[in-house]
Amino acid sequence: MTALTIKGVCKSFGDHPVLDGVDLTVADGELTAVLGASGCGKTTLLRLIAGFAAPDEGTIALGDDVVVGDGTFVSPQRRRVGYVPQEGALFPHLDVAENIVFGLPRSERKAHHRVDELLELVGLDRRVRHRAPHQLSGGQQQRVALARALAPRPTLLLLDEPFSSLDAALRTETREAVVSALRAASASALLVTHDQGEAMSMADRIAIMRDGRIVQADAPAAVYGQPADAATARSVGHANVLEAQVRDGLAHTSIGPIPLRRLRRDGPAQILVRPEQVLIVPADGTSIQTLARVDRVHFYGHDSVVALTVLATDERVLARISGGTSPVLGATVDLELAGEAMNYATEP
Ligand SMILES: Nc1ncnc2c1ncn2[C@@H]1O[C@H](COP(=O)(O)OP(=O)(O)OP(=O)(O)O)[C@@H](O)[C@H]1O
Repeated sequence: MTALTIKGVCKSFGDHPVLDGVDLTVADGELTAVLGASGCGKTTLLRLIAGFAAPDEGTIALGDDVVVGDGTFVSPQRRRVGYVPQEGALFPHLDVAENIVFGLPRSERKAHHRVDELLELVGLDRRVRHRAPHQLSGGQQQRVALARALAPRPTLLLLDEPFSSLDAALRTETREAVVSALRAASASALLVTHDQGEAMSMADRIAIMRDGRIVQADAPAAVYGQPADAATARSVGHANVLEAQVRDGLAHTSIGPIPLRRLRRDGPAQILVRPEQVLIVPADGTSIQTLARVDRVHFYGHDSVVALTVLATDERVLARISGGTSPVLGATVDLELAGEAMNYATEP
């Protein structure tokens, strides 16, 4: 069963098309992340699903029920969709428990065990139940917002960049709490974000949104390893797109040959090599070498990304190295390629 099915959804504001034929499904019990640059239409898509606006074309179904399209428009209150916005979602004059039960039918609002159950689900101590929102940290507030959205057991939960206002440490902790809560509740959810790390680490599936369309929807590892095109490759991590000549199943690049993941006819191509596939080896002068100059080292603690220039061609490449040892700036090193590359038609 699918929790959400979107087909051919278009939406323009004046003569500015924002969504241009969006197709997307969310499977039952799965978390799908829509990843796209700021302004690409992610919030607009969520608003259409929630029923806060209507598409110009296309259909949206929740479970088996078409909620918009084919002459139907189901009002937001009747869609059984939960919404967790960026921040400031809680009612400031209500305490935590009152916020959580807000969306429940009046007869269920007195059910204290449901509040305790939801607090536990989102990893909050039940002693916070009588606190006001301003007495909670940003991460705790977002967990309460999630508990409130889950309370009526929605068919689908919509999460609109819910961690963007949190600092780095709190963001990681809150993401983990949200993923566990969604799993424990077997909830189906759609998260929109422009943060590739967030999408990769949290989601069962990632849908890449660009130019008003979903260009690829796949498991995070598939989007990272086999992106549909070079732009998608760049949207989910550092990417080297190298010019190559394809011959006998190998791509011959300025750093040497590398096997291709999907074979194409011989000739010019652009290939994708991730920085962790570019190996830096000492330039010892004993074998065939690809000499490169170390231009910059971006230190991330657990690893570093090294920016290099291939001396023979001036091509710029990135290499990822683990641990604390970094090559010296300006040093000449030798490069090798490991694994397999994706290849694309040469862009004009
Ligand atoms: N009600 C509206 N009227 C006119 N233009 C709008 C309206 N809502 C959104 N837009 C425009 O549609 C485009 C997409 O906006 P949207 O908020 O959906 O993008 P987004 O991907 O969610 O961006 P962000 O990540 O910055 O929140 C933007 O150019 C925006 O200015």
